Amino acid sequence: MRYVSTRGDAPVLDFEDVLLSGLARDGGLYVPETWPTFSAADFAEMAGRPYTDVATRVVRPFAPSIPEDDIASMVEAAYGTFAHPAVAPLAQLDANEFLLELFHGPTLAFKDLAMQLLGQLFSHVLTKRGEQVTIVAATSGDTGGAAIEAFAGLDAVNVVVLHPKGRVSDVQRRQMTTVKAANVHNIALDGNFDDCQALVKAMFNDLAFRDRVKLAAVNSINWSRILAQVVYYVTAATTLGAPHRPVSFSVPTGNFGDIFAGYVAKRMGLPIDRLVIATNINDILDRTLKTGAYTVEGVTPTDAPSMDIQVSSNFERLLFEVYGRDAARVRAAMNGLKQSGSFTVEADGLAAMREEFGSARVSNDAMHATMKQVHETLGMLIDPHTAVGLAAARDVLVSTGAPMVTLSTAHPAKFPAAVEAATGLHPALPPHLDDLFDREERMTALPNDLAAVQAFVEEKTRAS
Ligand SMILES: Cc1ncc(COP(=O)(O)O)c(C=O)c1O
Ligand SMILES: N[C@@H](CCOP(=O)(O)O)C(=O)O
Repeated sequence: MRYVSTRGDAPVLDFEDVLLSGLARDGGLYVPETWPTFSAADFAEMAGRPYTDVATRVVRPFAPSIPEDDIASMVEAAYGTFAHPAVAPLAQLDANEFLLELFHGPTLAFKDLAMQLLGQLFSHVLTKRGEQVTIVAATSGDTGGAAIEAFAGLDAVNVVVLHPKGRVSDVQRRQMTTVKAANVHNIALDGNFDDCQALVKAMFNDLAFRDRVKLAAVNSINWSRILAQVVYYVTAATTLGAPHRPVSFSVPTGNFGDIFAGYVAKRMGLPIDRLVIATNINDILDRTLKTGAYTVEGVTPTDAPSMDIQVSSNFERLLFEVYGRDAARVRAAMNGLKQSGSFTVEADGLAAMREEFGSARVSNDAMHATMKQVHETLGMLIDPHTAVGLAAARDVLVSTGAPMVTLSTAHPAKFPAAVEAATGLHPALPPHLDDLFDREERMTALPNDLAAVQAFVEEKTRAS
């Protein structure tokens, strides 16, 4: 299995190099040269199997250089610490309405499902090669905590996380800034998530810097993040009757990584009916699907802060697919984005997207009303991001009769203020985070300035 860049002008790599390289050297994103597929019989075999077995089967064709036994051990180590034995259990809300609970990992968000495995994969490959890397990650709240949890204390890795100052919840910030490991460094950036992500990409595009600090990524620009997220689409769909009946998913969306993993699962043969892009009022993806115009507007802070994103990285991977893998068309779109903050998805691409995806924009009021309704009718607390997904699922009525699974991407206790405002209840943190608010914080405030951030990263890299 080899990997190619969406912009067509970077070296073709194998899995292990893709794992360590993050953004392609031409600024594009890596995708597999072809999509491996599973047959209906394969999916039938996976139904009801432990999460770890399914993960091993899904990862294997994408990483042929890693022996199956090693993948299996890494998968066991990655998911062994999850608080629920099913790892990603389903909760039924109504006859055809389900939540896929992706918050049973150590940092209480879906990012743990991928990041715990990435921690294992990085360790495996870096140990084999005797190499070290510097991970620089941008976060709107959850990726950073999950990355720090997965990589803290690893000798071969330095981790620098940029979060937008004042724009993540107190729980999210403390999950990052109270970790004492010497290889963990937090930057509170004077800007929004898009600024943090733009700085990370600029560091990758500065090839001399990138090589000097041995830059690596664990945001969803890294292909292996997407790969690990494919697994729960398979476990959920096969639990609900796939391959014998199709299933739909509604996905609270920001950087388009999670929902792109659903698209990959479908390309691998999983019978997915509709994929619903659920956005909050930072609705660039909903607008794009409706109008074809991908136009970046300002980011507005909401009570679902992890989705306060406008420049949605993985949309580039989808463009590559719907344009028939024509890298020149992707390059033209991305140049438009860089020069004018906008591009238009051409008619054939838009039609192909609409074949697979529905979308909805969920207001702050609708998000709160959904948290309240779920609590009142089912006695359940859901987090604001999950509420966006659920409201969108209900908005994009799918008449095919396929079960609709909303991805429940975070634990309500990560966003206590919003949950309490909607339901009157203060969600408690689980015991391992009981003393989170007593721990000492450590972070460095920096301006939105590439040179300042690069200097910080170099200093931390030299010191390690
Ligand atoms: C809780 C939560 N829900 C949804 C999302 C959106 O996921 P994606 O960026 O993969 O679209 C994020 C962040 O990415 C998140 O942290
Ligand atoms: N919502 C994310 C933003 C980064 O997304 P990623 O999937 O590209 O890592 C976060 O919580 O940090």
